Amino acid sequence: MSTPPPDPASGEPIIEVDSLVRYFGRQKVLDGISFKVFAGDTFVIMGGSGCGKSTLLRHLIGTEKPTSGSIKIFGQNICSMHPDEMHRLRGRYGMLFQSGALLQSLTVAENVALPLQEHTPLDSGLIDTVVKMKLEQVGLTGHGHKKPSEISGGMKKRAALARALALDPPLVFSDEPTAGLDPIMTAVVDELTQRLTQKIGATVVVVTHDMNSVFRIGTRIIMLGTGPHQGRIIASGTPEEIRAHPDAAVQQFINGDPKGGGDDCAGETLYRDTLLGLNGTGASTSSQP
Ligand SMILES: Nc1ncnc2c1ncn2[C@@H]1O[C@H](COP(=O)(O)OP(=O)(O)OP(=O)(O)O)[C@@H](O)[C@H]1O
Repeated sequence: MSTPPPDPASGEPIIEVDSLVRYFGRQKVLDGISFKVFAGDTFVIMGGSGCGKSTLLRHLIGTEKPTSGSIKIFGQNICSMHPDEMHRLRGRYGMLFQSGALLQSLTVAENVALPLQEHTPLDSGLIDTVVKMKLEQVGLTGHGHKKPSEISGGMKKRAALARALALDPPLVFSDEPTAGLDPIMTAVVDELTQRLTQKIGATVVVVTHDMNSVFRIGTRIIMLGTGPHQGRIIASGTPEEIRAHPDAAVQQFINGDPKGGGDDCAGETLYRDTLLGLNGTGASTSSQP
């Protein structure tokens, strides 16, 4: 069900990474990484534990600086950017991170309202309206008044998604968006992310080691190596190219999941469609497995 990747010839890259190297002390964690992400891509960064995925993502969002190499986002080199300029640029990112996604002291609705308060001149009435709309899109109507501690893991991920997409950002970064979720909720969050980012025409960069997610959502994929290939791209291409990749390490990684493929059974499909509001019952169902 993967979407055809955008045609790279159709425009300038949204992200351009060139010869990126990062040392932590004497450890070379990223070793000459180069790639381009084009508008409309869902660009997946995958690889084994410790290969440098999260480190690479932190460089892309500008919270860490490389030892050498360059990163251009929307044509601007973020490695030499002034912090104020970087802050402005971040207003154009949606960020969906596995840890600390929601502020525990705020309600779900207040969390979703945060980027709107920070980056728009909207008054509180309009913000409330946008927040309601965003919560409805992720199937959380009626849950806005709850604290994050009062909702399930899957609902938290959906609330974080609503917050990441509150400003309809053209670029979304996502670190392990489905970590800790069961396969059904993983499919729900993947599909919601796909549906909502496609609706606003966003380009997505996602770090994941969930193989079902990789092939469900990815339009282009890179895999980082470990051991002697630490922090280097050992495979890159479309989902089809990655599936057929001749490197044994790539095949071992993509086939290593003992749970196997991601086909839905009828019950799972029904449950997922209810959450997605695709079965005509609206998107407000919130029951969790
Ligand atoms: N701030 C840091 N200081 C020192 N070493 C670091 C730092 N951040 C990451 N590392 C090291 O860099 C390597 C890559 O870490 P990173 O978290 O990027 O890997 P990952 O691929 O995201 O792993 P996982 O899938 O387990 O989350 C690891 O050896 C880690 O210990």
